[in-house]
Parts: sequence; structure tokens; C-alpha cells
Amino acid sequence: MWNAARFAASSLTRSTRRFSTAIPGPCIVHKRGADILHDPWFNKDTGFPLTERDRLGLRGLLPPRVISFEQQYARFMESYRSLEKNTKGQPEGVVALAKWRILNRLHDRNETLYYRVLIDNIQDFAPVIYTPTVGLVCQNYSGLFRRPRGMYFSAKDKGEMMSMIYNWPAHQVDMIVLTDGSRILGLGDLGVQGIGIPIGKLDMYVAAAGINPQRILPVMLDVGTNNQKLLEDRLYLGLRQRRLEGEEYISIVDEFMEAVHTRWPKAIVQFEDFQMKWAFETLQRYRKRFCTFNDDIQGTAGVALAGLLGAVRAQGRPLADFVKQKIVVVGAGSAGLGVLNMAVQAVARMAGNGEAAAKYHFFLIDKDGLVTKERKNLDPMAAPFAKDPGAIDGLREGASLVEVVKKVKPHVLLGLSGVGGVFSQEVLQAMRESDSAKPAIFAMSNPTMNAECTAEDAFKHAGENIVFGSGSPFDNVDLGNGKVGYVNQANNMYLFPGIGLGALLAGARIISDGMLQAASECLASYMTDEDIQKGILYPSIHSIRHITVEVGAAVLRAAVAEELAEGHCDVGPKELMNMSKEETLDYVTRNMWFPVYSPLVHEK
Ligand SMILES: NC(=O)C1=CN([C@@H]2O[C@H](COP(=O)(O)OP(=O)(O)OC[C@H]3O[C@@H](n4cnc5c(N)ncnc54)[C@H](O)[C@@H]3O)[C@@H](O)[C@H]2O)C=CC1
Ligand SMILES: CC(=O)C(=O)O
Ligand SMILES: [Mg+2]
Repeated sequence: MWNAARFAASSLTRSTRRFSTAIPGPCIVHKRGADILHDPWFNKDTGFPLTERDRLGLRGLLPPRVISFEQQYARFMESYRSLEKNTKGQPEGVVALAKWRILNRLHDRNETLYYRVLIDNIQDFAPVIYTPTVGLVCQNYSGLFRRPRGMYFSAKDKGEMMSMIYNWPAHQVDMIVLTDGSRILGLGDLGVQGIGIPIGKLDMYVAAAGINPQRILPVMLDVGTNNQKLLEDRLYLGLRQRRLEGEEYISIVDEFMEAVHTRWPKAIVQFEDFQMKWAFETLQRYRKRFCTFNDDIQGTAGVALAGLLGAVRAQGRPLADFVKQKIVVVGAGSAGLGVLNMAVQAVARMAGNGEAAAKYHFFLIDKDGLVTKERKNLDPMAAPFAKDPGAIDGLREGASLVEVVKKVKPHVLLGLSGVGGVFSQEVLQAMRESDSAKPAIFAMSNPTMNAECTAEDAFKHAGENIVFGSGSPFDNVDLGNGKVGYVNQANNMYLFPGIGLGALLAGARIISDGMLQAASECLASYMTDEDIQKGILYPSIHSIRHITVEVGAAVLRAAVAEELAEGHCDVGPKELMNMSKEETLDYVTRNMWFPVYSPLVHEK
């Protein structure tokens, strides 16, 4: 459980770290002069002290006055706030992109300042650099493109990747987020434009997990696109060909994985926003060979399971009652099936019975309605959750969502369909008849317009006693008379940074189910009963760095327990094994990067 006193004393608290006067260790640079000013990793803009300007050949390349980090920070925030003021009343998309642009310009220029404002203002800025705005950015990527970020490996690079990987300027890479752009949030196939997602996810890695931004790498595998509009767009920046399939496709991913792990054997690869068939296929193919995980399948599952357990607690029932919860999952894709698989494992663990029995209370719905054994071309991944038709309340193959909700009266309705508004008024009203005194509704699809329902509609139609979560942020709902309908952001951002951080600091060989379970359990036990009673299932995004330390430590300890930890830098597996829980938390905290200007030392 989160220990506020310990964290207050740690070196990461805002009060101690914010504009601390302690002198940070030096940073070696291999360039001088204007090259440094044009490198966002090292650039300090007007913040270079005069002695450093002399040492690095910067004298005369900057206006004479030295501006402190605090002043630069305040000036940026002032510009941001005046942009907010000046764009009031303009269309939402215009404002969102204007905010993204101002942050992106800073990102391109000065990463230290960028990550500091991001960390300190995460609640305001996460919706800009992550969901929902990142979706809009991907949709408009060709027009917004100014400077490259990350690496692009295309179908035309076959046979070249092993040498291409050495074009990346950093000597060490710890964390890679990889996409092929085939299912970007709920927006479908966006081809090369999907690069915005790895960039946004890695920004969260830096902000939440303190991964050093010089050691992250966003990657786009461009194997073509089946998005006709993009293929016809003359400004489209990706390959203008249809997606590779079958052997041709997998050979590209294989080559990339070999290349990456040849140069950086310990790099962790997070697969993100792959269409379902390749999401599952690549996970099975690589998870025993490399340190890798699929965020949409596994990260989402862990966050959802923590939310489902929270929903049981919110009803004032013991956790063991999870096995009796009736859960309707809408969306039988990588995310929905990932959630069901993890929930079944949890039920089987709790009830001590086989997985088959555990599935009894779970209902799966896809675009063709209730999935039963009568389904033609039943997807093998969905097959374990297919119901016997008619066995439950006479529900037939393909029964509609509203029919299922009316008949089943579920405790939980969880959407991962990518379809905005699919939790219609009728569906939400049917949730009033739920067998739970505090039914839970999770509209987890992203971005906002793809959410299965809005927070306001959920409280309005399903009743004020519900517990609500959404993938993209919504404001809390004013229920009148001083009552608040709390909105939880049920998003994998609460886990993927800690999974990556824990695996990295353990030097884990692979990312096991046990490590993922530890992450989910850590999140599930983070909230106090008092918060849970109010319907608050996840920590505020303000505390994302705190929860990530806890999750990272839990993942690390699970890796150690399973003998998967090979150590990190000069900390060997034996030392990791001998660390107490507190020492592990301290080790994780100490290894998180925090943005401060370090003295730059030039070395040829
Ligand atoms: N909140 C979070 O942390 C996460 C949210 N997501 C969101 O989940 C959504 C789905 O992602 P994936 O599973 O990867 O996509 P997917 O494309 O693999 O699966 C979508 C599923 O929804 C079903 N579906 C489509 N229309 C439907 C309808 N009208 N009614 C019921 N089901 C319908 C499809 O048949 C398919 O089974 C996306 O919007 C994504 O943004 C995904 C991962 C994490
Ligand atoms: C959050 C996320 O990973 C998704 O919507 O795909
Ligand atoms: Mg995703």
C-alpha cells in the first residue's frame, strides 16, 4: 500500500525536487557549439550559464542574459495559459491541436524543460500528449509533420534493418514502443500516421516511470495501409501500398526484433495498437524469447482487473465475491479478450476451480451480438468465452447488447469495442436493473468520441449509484446537492510504465504472467476503502509517478521470485533477491530519471 510518509522523504517529492539547489551530476556531450543548441537532449536555450557557454563554444550564439530554469518554466506556463485564454470558444479540435503544437515545439527544442512541465502538470497535459488529442494528431499527422521523432522501418527496408538500427544516435536504448499503425485507438488503420501513439506512450514512460528520454525509442513498422483514404492522399507520408500479410508481414517483424536485440539485448519492446490477429500472434511468437509485452492485451487487462476488483469492494463485498460477478464485455478484440483471459485466471485462482467454471459468469459481445458456440467462423481466441446458446435465460446467438443486459442484469458492463455511444440510453437504463447495488460501467474505448458512453449519460441513465470508468478523461459529474459522480480513467497508462520500469530494473529475461498479475494486484490494492466507497477505483493521475514506483517494485519482485531477474547495470540478481520490499521501492525510486539541467562536459 502507498506510504505517503516514505515518499515525502524520498528524493522524488515535488517539494524537494522542484527547482532543487542540489548540484546534479555532469552529463557528457560529444558535440559543441550550435550542434548542442539544436539537440533537444542537451539544449538549455537561454539557460546555459556563462561558464558553460565558454566551455562549449556557445558564447555569442545566445542572447547575453542567462535565464534560470524556474524563469523558463514560468514563461512557458504563461504562454500556455494565455493560449488557453485566447482560444476559448474555438472548436475543441482546434484548441486541442494548438495545445499539442506548443508542447510539441518545446519537446523538439528542449526536452529537460518539456518533461519537467509534463511531470508537474500531468493532469492538464496528459490529455494533450496522450489520449484523446494524440488520436487527432495521428489523424492529421501528414499535415502536422515538421521533424522526425523515433525510427521508421518499412517493408522496403527488408534486409537492411540490422544496419539501420545503428542509425539511431543513442548508445543505449531501454524502452521501445512499436506499432504498425493498424488499429490506432478506436480510429482504425492509420498507417504510418500511427507513430504518434508510440511517441505519446513513451512520453508517459518518461513522465510516470522516469525512463531516461535519451534511452527511449518510438518505432513505426510501416508495412503499408489498407486505409483507402490515406492511400489516395498525396500528402500521406507512408508506403502507398496495401498491408503486407502472412509470411511477408511476420518476416518484417522478425527482422526488426532481431535487429533491435542485436544492438540492445536488454531493450524492452512494448507492442502497441496492432490489429488483433497480429497482436496475439506476435505476443505468442516473442514473449518467451524477448523481454516484450502487448499493452493492449496485457496492460489493459491488468488495469481492467484492478477496476473489476475495485467494483466488488465498492459494493461493500469481500474480494472473494469477484467469482460471483456477472460481467458483460462488449468488444471481442485484443483488449476485450485480454481482459477476459486475465479475469478468468483471477476467478480460477480465487475459487480454486478450473477455468471452464470460471467463465460461467462472463458474457462476450462483438459487432454481431452475443458470442455463442453457434457462431459461424468463431474466432479461436473468443471460442473459450462462447456461451451455449439458450443456456442462459434463453439468450440466443447474436443477441443484442440491450437484450443481454436486460436478461443477465450484470454487475459490470465493460466496453472495449471502439464504438462511440454503443452504450445507448436503453442499455444504460437497463443497467438500473443490475443485480448489483453499485453497478460498474466501464466505457474504455479511446479516444473520447469512441467511448461507449459519456460519463454524464452513464450517471443520468444508469443512476447515481454507479461506479464509472472511461479510457479517455471525462470531468466528474455534478449530481446536484453537493454529490459528485466520480470518473475513473480506466486506462492502461496506470500499468504499462510500471511494467516496463520493473522489468528494466530487474533485467528481466521475459515478462511473465506472474509479473503482470503482480502489477494488477498492486494497482487493485492501492486505493483506500474510503476512496473506493466513493467510487474512486484508481489513483488520480497526479499520483501516476507514485503508483508507477509501486507497480515497478511489484513487477521487479515478481521477476525475482520467478528467477527471471538477471540484474541491471551494477546491481546483480543476488542483490535484487536480498532487497527488502522497502529497499526495492527505494532502488526503483533512485533509478528514475528526473528533469534537471545537468552541467554539460564536452568529450571528443
Ligand atoms: N482504456 C484502455 O486502456 C484501452 C482501450 N482500448 C480501446 O479498446 C478499443 C478496442 O481495441 P481492440 O480490442 O484492440 O480492437 P479490436 O479491433 O481488436 O476489437 C474491437 C472489437 O469490438 C467489436 N465491435 C465492433 N463494433 C461493435 C459493436 N457495435 N458492438 C459490440 N462490439 C463491437 C468487434 O467485433 C471487435 O471484437 C479501442 O477503442 C481502443 O482504444 C484498447 C486498449 C486499452
Ligand atoms: C489506451 C490504449 O492503449 C488504446 O486505446 O489503444
Ligand atoms: Mg493501445
